[in-house]
Amino acid sequence: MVFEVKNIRKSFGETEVLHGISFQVESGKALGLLGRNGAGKTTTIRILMDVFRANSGEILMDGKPFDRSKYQIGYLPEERGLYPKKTVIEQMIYLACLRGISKKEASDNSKKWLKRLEVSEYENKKLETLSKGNQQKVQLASTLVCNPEIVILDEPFSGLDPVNSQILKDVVKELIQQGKLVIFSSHQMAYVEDFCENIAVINRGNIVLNGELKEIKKDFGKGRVIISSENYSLEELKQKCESIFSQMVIVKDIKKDYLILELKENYKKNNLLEEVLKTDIELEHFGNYEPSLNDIFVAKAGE
Ligand SMILES: Nc1ncnc2c1ncn2[C@@H]1O[C@H](COP(=O)(O)OP(=O)(O)OP(=O)(O)O)[C@@H](O)[C@H]1O
Repeated sequence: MVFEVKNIRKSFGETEVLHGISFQVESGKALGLLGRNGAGKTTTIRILMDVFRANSGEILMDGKPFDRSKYQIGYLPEERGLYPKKTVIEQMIYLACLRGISKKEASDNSKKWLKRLEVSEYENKKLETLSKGNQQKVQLASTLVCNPEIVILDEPFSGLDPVNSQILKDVVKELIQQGKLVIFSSHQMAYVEDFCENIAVINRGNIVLNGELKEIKKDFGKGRVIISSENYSLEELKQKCESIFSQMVIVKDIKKDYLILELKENYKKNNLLEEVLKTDIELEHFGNYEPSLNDIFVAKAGE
């Protein structure tokens, strides 16, 4: 399945908040939908879920208008919405039945997911008596109880401790391996790097970056090298680079363990290395700069 969002625009009153959002997601792959607070992620997801309509644009599945009634969609909204006074199992079965699953299957699936997420012991407890993290796991189990082909997760890791985050990480990886189409919105870049082959970054209602994460990283790191030395601090090394190699490079950033240098036009990594080796700098690190998603995000969305 190929799911396509094409040129979506959305206004609230006079104010347009989405100015033509486009991206694509395939089965068996996850798309990381990223953006700063207020960028437009939740609004985009709500349009996909038909919570409200876009003013213009198209949503397509395999090239045809997307008919939500034909697909099981598991949506974990940012604002959680379960029934505090009902028991865990009662509401899971109820929600699954609402989505067209038989009572028997709903019960079996609920038990399966509660077990997988290690919250079986709370099956017959009222939701309000569970801790925040365990409520979050029940919400996730409820999202998956209908065997969805499309899974949309908005900040699924919020409130989870590291052990529970690992359980959830494994579950999301399994969903992707099983060929589900996953849209994953999060501010936690490490998770996005872990799961998502593709990303779409929204900034103030516009897509500012979209494509394969591997390619985006390669492109962003192009022409940049990292360097650190055994015998100079990073600050001293920065000054050296700016005085000795200023024709070849610009110092772009000082990280915790190394400097990031940008090579000027016509210079290659090896040219720089030759010059460095002529000095008294004893190299510790020297190599291609591999940017983290965090670095890319800050550069693209952090103006
Ligand atoms: N129902 C609404 N009425 C008016 N404005 C809205 C409504 N919903 C969202 N907005 C506005 O649309 C813009 C995008 O909001 P949205 O919730 O989609 O951002 P987000 O990227 O999900 O942010 P966050 O990461 O903080 O959850 C914001 O300026 C917000 O104030």
